[in-house]
Amino acid sequence: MNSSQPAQQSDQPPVRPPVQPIPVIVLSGFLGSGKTTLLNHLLGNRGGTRIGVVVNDFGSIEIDAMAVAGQVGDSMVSLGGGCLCCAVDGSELDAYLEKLSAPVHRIDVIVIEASGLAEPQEMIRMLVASENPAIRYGGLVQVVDAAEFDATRAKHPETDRHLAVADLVVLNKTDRAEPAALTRIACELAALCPGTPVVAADHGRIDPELLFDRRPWTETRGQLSFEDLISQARESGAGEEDSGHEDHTGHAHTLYDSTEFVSEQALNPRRFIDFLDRRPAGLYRIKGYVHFGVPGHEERYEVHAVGRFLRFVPGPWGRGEPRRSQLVLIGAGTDGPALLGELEACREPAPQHAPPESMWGVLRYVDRPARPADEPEPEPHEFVADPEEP
Ligand SMILES: Nc1nc2c(ncn2[C@@H]2O[C@H](COP(=O)(O)OP(=O)(O)OP(=O)(O)O)[C@@H](O)[C@H]2O)c(=O)[nH]1
Repeated sequence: MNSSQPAQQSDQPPVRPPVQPIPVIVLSGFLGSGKTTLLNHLLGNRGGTRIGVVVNDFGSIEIDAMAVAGQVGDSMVSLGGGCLCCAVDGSELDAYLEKLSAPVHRIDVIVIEASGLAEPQEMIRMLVASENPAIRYGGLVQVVDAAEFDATRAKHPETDRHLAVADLVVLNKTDRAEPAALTRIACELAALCPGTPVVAADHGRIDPELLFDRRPWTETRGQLSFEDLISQARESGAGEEDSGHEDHTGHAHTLYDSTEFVSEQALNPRRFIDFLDRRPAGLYRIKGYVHFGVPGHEERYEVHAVGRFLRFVPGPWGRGEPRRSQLVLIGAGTDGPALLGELEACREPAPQHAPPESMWGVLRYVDRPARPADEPEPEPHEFVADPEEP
């Protein structure tokens, strides 16, 4: 990508939203724990979200079910509705991430299914150190086989190390374990990865919203608007079905509560970080925008949390966009009014007097600034319609 290219000459330059790096989520877990099953579930329930997938082989991905649209090239497959899938070994990962993150594909999120024997720390290190400005590390999801938990830990002590760096743990195969065993495992997980949310599932059926924002099927391009986030949260919170394209049988939507918070006033960065640091383990996902209004930091801060993983992405406000904070909080068993009360307490009536160092806590979680909307595009065809789009 070359951001120093001159802008294309045009009388009426199109208004473009800021381009944000694509989150890359690592899906890890011991052999047979259910990673591919979970990935298939995500692919089948992604709404209009465009998912880039990196797997070790295509064997177990339900490519047929996804209606393959055609080969994109090399070992990449374009799946109907906007998924891309590629099969790689470790050494090729960088190259494939570069391909998947090419603007022409308009991918919203990339999921890497790590091999059952992979060290997720290595992958995280590689992603964090990546010089590809189009991607950012988006968190580690560790899949645990409830039926094999003890045996796996006994044979593979490294499992504990993997759990310690997880942002979200999926306790899978709950259908194969007794309730008492599940309770004991949940306690052991709480000790192994304190504060990390643990989501119970069978056949990997978790709410995809825990990992990424699901676009409505009708939306095929552009950035996800906050209205979309709100409407998606409403859909999942109310357990309503989407447009009929998806089979929601057995989905976990109804298990999750969603809480919306809007503030016309700025939020105090220290109090907000304190709120995030203390967020309950059942609060799996937070997304939205925050206005801090601290001198020198008046940008819009997109906030993105998956489990314990937290990222802020600063970017410009849209023209005429009101300076306000808007958040959607999704969790299980969370106390909505209490969360709202805590967020109310983060309001800051005089942000202009806040010292710049009050932003340090936030800046710890900033990867890199988003490219401003008025900077030249890296590629001329970024928003060209996809001929494969239905
Ligand atoms: N009973 C039960 N079986 C499951 C569940 N999840 C996955 N399985 C089965 O477990 C087996 C392994 O699942 P995969 O999704 O292939 O596991 P994986 O982690 O991708 O496996 P590797 O790629 O070998 O590491 C398959 O036969 C799945 O159908 C579950 O929740 N309950």
